[in-house]
Amino acid sequence: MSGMDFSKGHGTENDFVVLPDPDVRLDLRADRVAALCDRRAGVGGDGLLRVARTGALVAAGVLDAAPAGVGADDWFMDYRNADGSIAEMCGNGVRVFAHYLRATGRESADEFVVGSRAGARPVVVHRCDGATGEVTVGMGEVRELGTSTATLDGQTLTGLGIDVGNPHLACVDKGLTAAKLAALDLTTAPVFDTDFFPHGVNVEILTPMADGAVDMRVYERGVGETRSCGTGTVAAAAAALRSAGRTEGEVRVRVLGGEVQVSVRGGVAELRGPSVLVASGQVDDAWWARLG
Ligand SMILES: N[C@H](CCC[C@H](N)C(=O)O)C(=O)O
Repeated sequence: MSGMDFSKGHGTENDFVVLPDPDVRLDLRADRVAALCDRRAGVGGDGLLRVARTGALVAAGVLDAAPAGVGADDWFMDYRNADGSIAEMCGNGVRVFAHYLRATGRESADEFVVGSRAGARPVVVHRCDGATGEVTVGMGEVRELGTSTATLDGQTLTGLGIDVGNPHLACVDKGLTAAKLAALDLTTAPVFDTDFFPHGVNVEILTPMADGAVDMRVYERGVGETRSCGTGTVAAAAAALRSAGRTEGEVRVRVLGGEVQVSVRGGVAELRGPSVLVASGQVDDAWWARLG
C-alpha cells in the first residue's frame, strides 16, 4: 500500500490531521478535507494543517501573496476546518504545527515565525520531544467588535464580538458556574446575528473571572463543539478581562481538553499551552483517489 504521510496531533484535545505537502501537490478541496477529518470514515480531526513553505503555497496559487511579516521561506500553517472551510487562524493548531516542525527536524530553532492567513505568528518552543511540547504563540491584535447575542440551549446570551484573526463571540455569563456550564446543551449550532458576523462565528460561553481563571466551552465555526479552541481562549480571556473592567492581564482558561494561559498586553495577546503528537501514518493513495 503506498500513501500520503500524515500525523495526528492535538492542543488541549483540539485535534488535527497534519499533512506535509512541501511541493503543494494536494488539491485540498473541501469535500476531501471533510473526508479526511471524518471520525468514522476518515482519519478524524477538528481540522487539518497542511505543512508547506509560504513561497511554495504562493507559487501553487493557494495563497495570492505572502501575508505581511511572513517570508517565502517561513513555514505556513494552511488551516482547514473539519467541514473543509478555510479559517484565518488556529491558535491550538499553531502550537501543534510548531511542535511538529521541531519534532520532525524541519525546524531546529526554539523561536521562529509561523505564517497564517491572519499574518505572522511568532512562536517559542519551550520544550519538545517526539510526543509532547510546550509552546507560546504570539496571537497578534485582539480587536473588539462590539456586543452581539447568541441563542443556544433555549437561552439568549450577550457576548463581546472579538477578532483574533478569525471571528468570535465570547459570552461571559455572570451567573454561570462550572457545573452549569458543563450542563449546557451544545449539540446544536448557536443562532447568531448573521449581519454582525457575515462570515460566521466561533461562539464561546464562559464563567466570569475568579482567581485569574475562567471555564469555557466553545462551538466552532465549521466544526461544532470542540474540546478547546486556541483563538477562542484568547477571545474569552479578553472578554473576561473587559467584564472585570480591565483591558490587560493574564488569564488561565480551563477548557474541556485542559488548560492554557493567555496574556493580553497593549491589545496584543500571547497563548501558551501544550501540544501532543499522537501518531504518524499514511493515507492510502487508492482511498484518496476514490474521493475524485
Ligand atoms: N480550533 C482553532 C480555531 C479554528 C477556528 C475555526 N473554527 C474558524 O475560525 O472557523 C483554534 O485553536 O484557534
